[in-house]
Amino acid sequence: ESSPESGNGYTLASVREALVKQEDTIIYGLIERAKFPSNSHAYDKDYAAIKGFCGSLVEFVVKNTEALQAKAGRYKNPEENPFFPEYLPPSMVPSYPFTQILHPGAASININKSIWKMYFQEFLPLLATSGDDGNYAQTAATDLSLLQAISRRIHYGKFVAEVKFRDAPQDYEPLIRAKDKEGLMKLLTFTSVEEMVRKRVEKKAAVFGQEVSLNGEEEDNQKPKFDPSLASRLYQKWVIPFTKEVQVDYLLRRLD
Ligand SMILES: O=C(O)C(=O)C[C@]1(C(=O)O)C=C[C@@H](O)C=C1
Repeated sequence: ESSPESGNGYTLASVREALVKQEDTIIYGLIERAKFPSNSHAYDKDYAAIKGFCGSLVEFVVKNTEALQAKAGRYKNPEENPFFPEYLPPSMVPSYPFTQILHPGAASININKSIWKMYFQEFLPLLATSGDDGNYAQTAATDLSLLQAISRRIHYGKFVAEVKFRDAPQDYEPLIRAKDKEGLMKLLTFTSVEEMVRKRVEKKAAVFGQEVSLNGEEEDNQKPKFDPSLASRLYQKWVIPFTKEVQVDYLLRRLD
């Protein structure tokens, strides 16, 4: 039951359930980041001028936070992928026997550089209203927890792909041997599931982002905490495509 070769209870339904729960974390993250204005100084290398550190304040916060979390064992969990793997100290805590269901090739898949670029260059300008309130460290902390949630969701594609492979190795193996990326992409795609995900995410964003008051009349006039359509846009344009990219990358290594 618990050998690395067995399914360890992972099924397509259970990995999809995990993805649904992670939607909540991403939406809470959006709400938290949207509380701050753009605070562009946090992303400006020249503004930060931190002694002995070359980079923006957000890079400073992320690198140092990841280093601390690495020491505390965060990246021992195969669901976690750091943004700056080259700066990480080893874990200092006793190791936990995480269920190993992934092929060892999974460890070399990390698309956080693309996620980072997408987040700061394309997504954040849509989410944050322009302005500066000086809360750069707090803003960077919300960026990091949102980035971690998005990254965890996208890299969970490794687990999704593993389950799909185990369910139908006869369908996947010829495509993997032929390195047929397009064929793999087609085989792992479920358009109706994607549509459901996008709709649910937008609905959750509308519900979680609602202002709550005790006077029923006021609620209708309250502005939401962020535009719910942004959540489904994030998923449609980036989260789902990146999750699929991870699945293809994983499958290509699956028979090594
Ligand atoms: O649920 C799946 O089968 C997944 O692979 C996840 C996901 C997604 O990212 O939400 C990606 C590809 C599928 O087309 C449907 C949904």
